[in-house]
Amino acid sequence: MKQTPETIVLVNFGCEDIQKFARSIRDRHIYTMVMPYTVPAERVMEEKPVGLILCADAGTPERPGAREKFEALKLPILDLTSGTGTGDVDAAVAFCCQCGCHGSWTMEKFIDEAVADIRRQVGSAKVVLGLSGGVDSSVVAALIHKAIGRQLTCVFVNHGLLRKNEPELVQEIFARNFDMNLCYIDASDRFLDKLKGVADPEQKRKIIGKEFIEVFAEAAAKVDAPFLGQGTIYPDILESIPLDGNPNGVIKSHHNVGGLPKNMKFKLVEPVERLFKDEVRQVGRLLGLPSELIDRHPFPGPSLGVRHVGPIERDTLHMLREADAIVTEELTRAGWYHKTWQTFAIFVPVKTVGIKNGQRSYDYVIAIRSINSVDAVTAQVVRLPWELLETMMERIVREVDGVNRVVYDITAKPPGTIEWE
Ligand SMILES: Nc1ncnc2c1ncn2[C@@H]1O[C@H](COP(=O)(O)OP(=O)(O)OP(=O)(O)O)[C@@H](O)[C@H]1O
Repeated sequence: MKQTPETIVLVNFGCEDIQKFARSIRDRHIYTMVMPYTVPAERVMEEKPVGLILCADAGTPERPGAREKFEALKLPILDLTSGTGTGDVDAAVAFCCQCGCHGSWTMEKFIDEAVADIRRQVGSAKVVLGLSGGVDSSVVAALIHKAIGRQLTCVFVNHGLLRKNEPELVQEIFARNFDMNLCYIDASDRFLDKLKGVADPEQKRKIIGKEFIEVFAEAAAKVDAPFLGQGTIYPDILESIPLDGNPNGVIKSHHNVGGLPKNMKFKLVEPVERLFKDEVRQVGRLLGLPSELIDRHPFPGPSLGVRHVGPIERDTLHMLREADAIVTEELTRAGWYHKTWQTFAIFVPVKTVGIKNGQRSYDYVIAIRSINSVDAVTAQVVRLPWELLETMMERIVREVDGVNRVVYDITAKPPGTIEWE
């Protein structure tokens, strides 16, 4: 059983910012969970809460009969259903203190408890984990490693769509910081051969996903582990529960993060499933993961595959990888990396006429996209300094063979999406 500190359950009667609200209370070291108003009372009590906060935005329609079951629990209740605003955090914290919360929820304590839980769950068995080099799986790797050391094997698959120097970077960071079994599989040829000539974005994603499962399953079979580590985080779970949907789904149902098929018969180890993203980052920092891994921009699973429009060829993929590296390098040099949510290059399979080295050229286009967002649901275009964009453009056309034109994507989300595919 998970050991958690005093828990406050936020019951969602229709509050759009409930995750943010829960997060703000957690910032005061009080552990909160979010459940929809449809949750069965027994499910609430499983978490042994010391108090309930009922949340709703102003103007949310009444849910007749919905609150009685919470009142019947005889727990202290703070009613914010006439409108839960971020300004209510202080009131909520005062209420939590009255309920006996000591403000003892810290990431240090979380780590101690998670380590104990993993040891209890896994015993002397082996665990296999897909390591992508992204924040979530890296932090989970560090956490499981702290708990069970060499019983953990991480499998890092190079699908040929990784960023420049990524395979070296990930392996080097893990070798430097942890005495870990890390199995690196270079399957790039396998992926790129299958992707040859495929232009349809959905088809590309499917091929990458299917191939990933096969490569991962082959590697995992060699380890002979009954447990699979996954980087599921709390928003993954919360977002999979519709407010008026099946209440039994609370906590227990969530998407199969890596898209690994159920028939793989693994038992799951998901030590950060109750943490928000920035808490996951804090845990990573405390476990010694460097900022170059922890504070990275979000990166899609199919990686450069969804930033290369049209059929992926090795030479055009190389152009994208080089251009992407230049964009990141210049962004970092100018001090803008941490001021944007995501900034990246896209390969556009259109040839235009230009002049390169005094000669007529007929080469491809690279687009640059830079956006800010709080939740990836909507996004605003970042007005990067013109000089910075010019530096990126000059380097790309000079250093990347096959590219003679750079454009800046000024489309917000909506109507655009963050990625092009
Ligand atoms: N190249 C890879 N090699 C091994 N495992 C991978 C790879 N890419 C993805 N995975 C696994 O699949 C999971 C889901 O991938 P996805 O790209 O959706 O990342 P995520 O949930 O944002 O997590 P992360 O931050 O770790 O990338 C990852 O957490 C990881 O366990």
